[in-house]
Amino acid sequence: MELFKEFTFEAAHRMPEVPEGHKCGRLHGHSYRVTVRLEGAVEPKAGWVVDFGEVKAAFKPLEERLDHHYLNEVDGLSNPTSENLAVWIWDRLSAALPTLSAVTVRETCTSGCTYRGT
Ligand SMILES: Nc1nc2c(c(=O)[nH]1)N=C([C@H](O)[C@H](O)COP(=O)(O)OP(=O)(O)OP(=O)(O)O)CN2
Ligand SMILES: [Zn+2]
Repeated sequence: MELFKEFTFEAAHRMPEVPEGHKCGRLHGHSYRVTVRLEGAVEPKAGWVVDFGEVKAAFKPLEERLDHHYLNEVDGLSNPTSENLAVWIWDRLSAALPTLSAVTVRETCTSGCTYRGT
């Protein structure tokens, strides 16, 4: 069984590595959407894989570091692409959520990426 929990946060960023004149080199912001997926067997007594509340609690400290922050200044996010942000989130969630199977980051309605640990 796979379950998911969605989170949103607002943040600013700029892309430091894009060519001169690229629109993403300028400071701008997104309403980010993050989907955290976990895979595992349904525990018969509880009737669930993991309590959604446990997923929420594990994400909370990350949300505090990301929401309404300038991502380029967050430790480990000097180049805050969706890809780097998905890996950053995975690296900080996987210890607390050992059945983590995917982290999806959406920057806009039409753009995002999914990281599955490789
Ligand atoms: N592979 C990646 N490409 C881009 C990233 C990224 O993180 N990974 N990021 C950006 C910018 O942050 C940009 O704000 C979002 O990109 P884009 O989809 O081009 O944004 P638009 O609002 O212009 O999208 P449309 O829906 O096409 O109008 C750029 N590239
Ligand atoms: Zn952007």
